[in-house]
Amino acid sequence: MTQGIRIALYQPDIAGNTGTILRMAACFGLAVDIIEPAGFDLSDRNLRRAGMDYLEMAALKRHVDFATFDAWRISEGRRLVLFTTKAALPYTEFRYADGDVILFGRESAGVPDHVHDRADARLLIPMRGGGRSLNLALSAAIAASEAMRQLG
Ligand SMILES: C[S@@+](CC[C@H](N)C(=O)[O-])C[C@H]1O[C@@H](n2cnc3c(N)ncnc32)[C@H](O)[C@@H]1O
Repeated sequence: MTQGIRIALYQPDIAGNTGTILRMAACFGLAVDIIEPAGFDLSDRNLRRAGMDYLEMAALKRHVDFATFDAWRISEGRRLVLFTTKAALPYTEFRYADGDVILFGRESAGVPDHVHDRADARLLIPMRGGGRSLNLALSAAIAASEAMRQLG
């Protein structure tokens, strides 16, 4: 039986990004983990605008904090794959596996060091044009596409 890959968001603070990711995840059949506290609540107007009726289709699990999320993830036997601008390994050179949880940092600050240290892998989306980082929802779409391409 397959577990499926999941998208996890660490303390997201822009509702529209989370709505966009929930819509994508619903369309692709992926589950989403939100690690609280988020900077908005699920009734947020911008979340609803970006997620539309796809929010009702989304397989969403909320975790009260990172420690709770991490304990749950380990109990499920899932690897933690962090996307971060601080990584060296390009995301296309990593072998994704069924059950992987693909984690993204918050828009304002990424993830703290203790979360970075918990990851089984840390991956970079190379940006040859420069710039500090990509938008969170775009990063999640790029990552999900590659993981799904590999896993079929
Ligand atoms: C807007 S970025 C966060 C920027 C934040 N100032 C930082 O230093 O991490 C939000 C999240 O998108 C993902 N991300 C954005 N650009 C990325 C890249 N080039 N490679 C890997 N992950 C990226 C990371 O998960 C990041 O934490």
